[in-house]
Amino acid sequence: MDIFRGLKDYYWQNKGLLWGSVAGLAIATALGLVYPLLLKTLIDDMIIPGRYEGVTGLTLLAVSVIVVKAGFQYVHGFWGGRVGNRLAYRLRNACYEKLQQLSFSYYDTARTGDLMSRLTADIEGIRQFIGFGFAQLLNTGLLLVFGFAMMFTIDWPLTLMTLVMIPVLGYVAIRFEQNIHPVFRSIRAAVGRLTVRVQENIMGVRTVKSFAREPFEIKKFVKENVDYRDNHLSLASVWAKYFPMIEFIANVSVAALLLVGGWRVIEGTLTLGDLVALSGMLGLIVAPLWTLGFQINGYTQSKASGERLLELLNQPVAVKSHTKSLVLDDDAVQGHIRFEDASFRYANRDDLPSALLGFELDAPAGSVIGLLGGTGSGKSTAVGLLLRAYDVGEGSITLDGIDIRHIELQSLRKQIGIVFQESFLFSTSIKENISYGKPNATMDEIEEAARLAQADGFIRELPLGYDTVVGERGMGLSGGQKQRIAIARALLNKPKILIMDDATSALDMETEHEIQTAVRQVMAGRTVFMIAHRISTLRRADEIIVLERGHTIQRGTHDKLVRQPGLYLETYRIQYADRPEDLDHYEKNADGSGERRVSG
Ligand SMILES: Nc1ncnc2c1ncn2[C@@H]1O[C@H](COP(=O)(O)OP(=O)(O)OP(=O)(O)O)[C@@H](O)[C@H]1O
Repeated sequence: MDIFRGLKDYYWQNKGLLWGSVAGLAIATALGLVYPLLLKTLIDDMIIPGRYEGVTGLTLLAVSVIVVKAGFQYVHGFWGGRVGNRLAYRLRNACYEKLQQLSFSYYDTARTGDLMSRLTADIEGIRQFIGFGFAQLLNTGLLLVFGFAMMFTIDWPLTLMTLVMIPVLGYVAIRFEQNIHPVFRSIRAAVGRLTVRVQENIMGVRTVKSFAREPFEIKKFVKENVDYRDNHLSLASVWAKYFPMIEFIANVSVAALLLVGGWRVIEGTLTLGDLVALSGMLGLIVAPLWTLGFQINGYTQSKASGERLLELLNQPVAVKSHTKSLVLDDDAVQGHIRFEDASFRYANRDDLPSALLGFELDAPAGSVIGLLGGTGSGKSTAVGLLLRAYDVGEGSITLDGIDIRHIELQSLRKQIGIVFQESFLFSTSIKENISYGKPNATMDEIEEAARLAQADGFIRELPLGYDTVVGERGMGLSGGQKQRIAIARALLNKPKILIMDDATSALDMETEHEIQTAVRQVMAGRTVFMIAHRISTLRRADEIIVLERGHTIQRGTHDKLVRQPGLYLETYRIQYADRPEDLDHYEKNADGSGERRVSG
């Protein structure tokens, strides 16, 4: 019940409709119990004494009962449907909002397919139960009370005899619930895993095909599918065991009633009408008891689903704004960044040493900071900390002297433009992709940003230009084209701080050089963090920091670093030592003849 209490906020505001729907069903069921009484009157008061004049009135009464009953059934269906759908709507919104709030760390381990199944199948389970299943379960309880009360008024000894079976039925139903709940829990988890497989396979289809790993992927899928099938087989076994048992017990009481009741009619201590009414009522009570299995089924399914939804909804948010966080005045922000002895270790990687250790940096507004280092050396971690993707473990980071943990998260991130290593584009038009961070941007602003990112040219060559839909639903773009759109997206806002995390790696040097010139122009007086593996990208930075396994091993300008032994000089030698003139080549002459990696 804790689970439904946990979800109360999502359905309790419609409690009127909920109880209305329950009452509608209860009244409809109670009216159903009138039929056996009408039958009793027909037999005992009309057929046996031969007084047929009341039959028409009785028939009219039966028809009226049918009409009123249908009306109440409609109330139950209509209101129940409303409660269920409103609940599902609210839950979907709440889950989606929660997904927006959750920090980067949550997504480090979350699986897309699993989350998708929570937002679809699990919500559907809850919708069905709260909308209908709950009323039906309650109705079964009410039917037992009403039905047996009415039976008591007809003949209490016979009623008592049939009642003996009820505790047995209750016991079996509880055992059934206990057995079926874990099965449903593992079915829900198996659905999640199956969805993850399919989703990952579709996302990674190019990798799968290029490595010819289709058979392996099929094997992986089949494994999950076997698991899913086996779970369903266990479910079928539980059903197979309990359903006949429930039906048997329920029918034992009907048989006992017919035996003892029939004997008493022959004896003359019970009227035929009473026996017909009693067996009719017992039939009405037994029918929903038979479906008790289905109802418990719905209850346990939705309990398992509710557990998974609450797990998501109650997930703590690692990085969030505090109540007294400062909202920055956009115009007043300078962009002076300081890292003071900043260290960080990924929570999900206890096995690894800190990803960043004692990181120190003073980047005055207007400076360009370069970060160089081998893969996994901590470059992306450093800029991720600035974005508050994660909060520093030790030390601090300040923006214009204010600890960024005291700044409202949205307000901080608004100051930062970032181009990630992998450029993600939404499946919408190029125009909307570029203006993602500034939805009210004018077409002129969008085109200007695209020009600065060297993207305007190729966009215009596309059949629909800026209206071309890209991403999953649209055109495929090359890695370099995607990067340029991502750069345009970051530049459009003219952020106070720009982070380019290996953002030009897929571009040829000529295009990269042009983008760099544009970035310098747009970002004059603003702060730029440039992560790159190419010396040519970093050499004009005011300070270059060389990282190795989270430690800063060198720092200084290009001119200083090429004069001292170390990783920077080694990288420089590998890339340019035999042709140092190439470094200046693109500065002077952008028509390109040195190193060219034409992939954009
Ligand atoms: N989300 C994450 N969860 C756990 N560990 C992570 C995560 N991101 C990075 N790491 C680990 O932290 C360390 C630093 O990674 P980081 O991404 O900062 O390196 P990098 O210098 O940017 O590398 P690259 O040049 O390959 O992008 C690595 O050991 C990496 O495995």
